[in-house]
Amino acid sequence: MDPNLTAPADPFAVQLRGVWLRLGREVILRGVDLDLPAGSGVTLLGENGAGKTTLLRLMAGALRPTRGEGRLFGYALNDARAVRDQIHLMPVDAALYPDLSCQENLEFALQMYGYGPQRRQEAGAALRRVGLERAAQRRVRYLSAGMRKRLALARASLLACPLTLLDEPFANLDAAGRQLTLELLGG
Ligand SMILES: Nc1ncnc2c1ncn2[C@@H]1O[C@H](COP(=O)(O)OP(=O)(O)OP(=O)(O)O)[C@@H](O)[C@H]1O
Repeated sequence: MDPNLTAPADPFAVQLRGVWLRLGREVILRGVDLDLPAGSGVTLLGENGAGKTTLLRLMAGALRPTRGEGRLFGYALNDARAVRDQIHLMPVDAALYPDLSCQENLEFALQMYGYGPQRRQEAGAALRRVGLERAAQRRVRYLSAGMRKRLALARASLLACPLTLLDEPFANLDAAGRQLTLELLGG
């Protein structure tokens, strides 16, 4: 382990050192160094195909660096349990279950993060916050793209993980939805 990386429980949400990533024949990330202080909000900008989604997936533990190393709140990035406990990644397609209702999607997410039935009652309030109370029992497959994004935001705010990664958080949202995103996730 690189001694320049600080010890567990340090104030950095993410630290990357010399991270390279190859996917197939293509090298997508070339020597990325990154320090993201805990509690900060950071926007990643870059042209199409630059590697933003890939970098988010790497930080969420879904991809392993080909070379280099990273830490998440001081834990090694390849510590699957730490990553699971600390991170929520909202991917660009929202990753919802189409045959579950809005309410069921939120309850299931809470269950997956180990919350008991008491916490699950908060799903209704979260749906109200994003304007989906009337669609609570509707299956996700019948929602519009913007409604899906709102549901994914409700899930992210409900889980309130130490690190929330949002891929294209404003896509498909109207002006009120974009404002809501900033309010819910502290942008
Ligand atoms: N599973 C994969 N296998 C091979 N190459 C991939 C894979 N996923 C992404 N890539 C390639 O990695 C590069 C970066 O893709 P990525 O989705 O990270 O870009 P991005 O910055 O998020 O782009 P956009 O702004 O268009 O969403 C692209 O050249 C893409 O073709």
